[in-house]
Amino acid sequence: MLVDTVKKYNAFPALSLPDRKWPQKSLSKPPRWLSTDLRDGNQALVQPMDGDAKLRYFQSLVQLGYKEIEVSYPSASQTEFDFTRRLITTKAIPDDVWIQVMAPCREELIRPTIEAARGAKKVIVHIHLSTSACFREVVFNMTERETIELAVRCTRLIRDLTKDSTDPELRQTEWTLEFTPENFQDTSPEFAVEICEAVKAAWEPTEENNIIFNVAATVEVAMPNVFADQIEYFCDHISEREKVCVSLHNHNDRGCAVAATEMGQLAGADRVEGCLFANGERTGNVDLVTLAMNLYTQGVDPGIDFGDINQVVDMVEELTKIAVHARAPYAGKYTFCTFTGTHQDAIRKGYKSRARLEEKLGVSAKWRMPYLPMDPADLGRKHEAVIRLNSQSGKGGIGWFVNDVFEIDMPRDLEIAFTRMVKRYAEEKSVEVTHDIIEDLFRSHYMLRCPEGLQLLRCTLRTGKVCSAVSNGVNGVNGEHKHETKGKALANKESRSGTVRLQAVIAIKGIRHEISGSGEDMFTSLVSAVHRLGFCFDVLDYHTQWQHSEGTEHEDSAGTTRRSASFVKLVSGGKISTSWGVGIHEDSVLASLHAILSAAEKLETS
Ligand SMILES: CC(=O)SCCNC(=O)CCNC(=O)[C@H](O)C(C)(C)COP(=O)(O)OP(=O)(O)OC[C@H]1O[C@@H](n2cnc3c(N)ncnc32)[C@H](O)[C@@H]1OP(=O)(O)O
Ligand SMILES: CC(C)C(=O)C(=O)O
Repeated sequence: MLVDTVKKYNAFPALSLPDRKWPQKSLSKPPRWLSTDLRDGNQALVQPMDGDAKLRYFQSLVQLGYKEIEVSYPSASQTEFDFTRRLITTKAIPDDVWIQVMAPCREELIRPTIEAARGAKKVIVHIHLSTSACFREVVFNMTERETIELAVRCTRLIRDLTKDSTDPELRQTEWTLEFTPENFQDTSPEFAVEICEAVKAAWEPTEENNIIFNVAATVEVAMPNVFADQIEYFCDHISEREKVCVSLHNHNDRGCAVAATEMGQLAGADRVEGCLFANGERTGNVDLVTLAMNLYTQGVDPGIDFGDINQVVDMVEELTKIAVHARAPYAGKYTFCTFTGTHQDAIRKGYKSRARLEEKLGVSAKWRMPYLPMDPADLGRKHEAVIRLNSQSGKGGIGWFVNDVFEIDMPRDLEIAFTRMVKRYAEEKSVEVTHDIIEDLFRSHYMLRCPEGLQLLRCTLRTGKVCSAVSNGVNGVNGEHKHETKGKALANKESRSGTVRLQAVIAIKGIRHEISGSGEDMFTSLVSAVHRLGFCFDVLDYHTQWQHSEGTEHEDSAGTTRRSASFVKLVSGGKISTSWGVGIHEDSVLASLHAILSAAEKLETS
């Protein structure tokens, strides 16, 4: 690279516009959109699309809500011409959709372009001509005067062939003209206005049917604020503004196409041309998805529906053979996804706080979420795509996965211990940690190796004076058993009312054990019973939770499943090692028993 870059490159001469108004404005409505995927996007592909592919793409664009679609450059190839005819003859164009066909300012190419559009209901004929000094001098060797004359000649020709035609079929079409002074950004603003005035006078637009001036950044050569000044200048100086639609067509050479297009709209432009996911020449056209979603997330309906963004990505990738970047705004595979611990923690807290707020309000709340500028669900993105785990993750994300798999919220201490283990695993194996891995690690470290091997055949719980034995009538526990199943609530109540005595018959791997114990609640009575089985430990921590999930097999009268989750932290008799145990069961006694035995088993083998 050069050190003295000024020897090769000049700074772009900015326009002096001291009274500019656009910085004070904001966007409160969508522009008129034109998709040029089937023209600018298509002409930039290694293998341009065939007729069938273009038809599928066209139908998707219509479905998304586009009302103006540049369908072809009919003079470019037979495929382009035939595709345009096919759309018209098969009546594939909805009545409210304008098709746009494009040609250079060459008479022999304009004629077939209009022939291709014959019979369509609404057609925009788009001609382009280079107006920038560089292009005029290097490519065309034409003066400004000669350039204006050519543009006017072509406009008159199009007028003769379309709205002034004597051919009754051609007269039935509603025709509009679009003229692109190319590259507008690099054209003197005075000359851009002058040539557009000449074209407008030749076409004679009306307030009902505007002429479109497509003031393109064919090649992006300056900052977005410079572009906005140019657009404001053009909008202020073009006459009969009410008969003119100012259209933007930004390429992304400096990576600023979205910003330039948004600022261009602030500066007065009415219409935007671009492609889905920024396909197009060189660095691409402006990305229509980003522009639409940028409006959406400011509370402005873009009029285009990206509610199933994955399907749009699949369609575009298949037909263009270009992958949408994994970090593309709104649409990338990783766009809403975080691997990072602190981000995951914030997002998890965000979702919890949102759920609490919505429960309180009884209606959907405004979106306010750390790290997620919009709700991925609005794009049809599932929450699973939000959090992914690797060695950079933390307890927020790992707790989220455990909740996905087991529908439990781990106590903080357990979450910290499990997170350490998962991170070590991810680092040692150099892998992404999937839901399956989380399930395996969690089960093998905290749950009974063979939970089906433990059965509660009978169980009676008695409190001091009152017998509180009640059957919960839940399937899945063999044998007759009578016991209260209100978890912590019962435990608290019982601890106030005196000693709880537990008598039960359990089977471990088919071998019957009669156990009994007493304590201040169900849990402590169970602990004392397990001690009598020969296990030696102390309880350091104990938590219990009820899960409710709808529509599964073990339903209560309200149609929801109730399962109890018990978390127990034990320390070995010699106070050497500790271990967590977790039990999840429809029966709260069994859940606690699973947790205690699982932790005790781990202590014995550690
Ligand atoms: C910025 C943009 O993307 S504009 C859209 C451009 N799209 C395309 O070019 C895709 C389709 N194009 C094609 O298929 C071909 O280029 C065609 C059919 C248009 C023309 O093909 P050819 O006649 O072989 O010409 P070629 O492709 O070399 O184009 C260059 C010629 O067109 C002229 N030309 C280029 N742009 C224009 C224009 N806007 N108006 C008039 N003439 C033009 C050039 O000056 C050159 O003329 P010359 O041969 O007298 O020197
Ligand atoms: C609108 C046309 C001329 C175009 O593709 C461009 O300027 O990039």
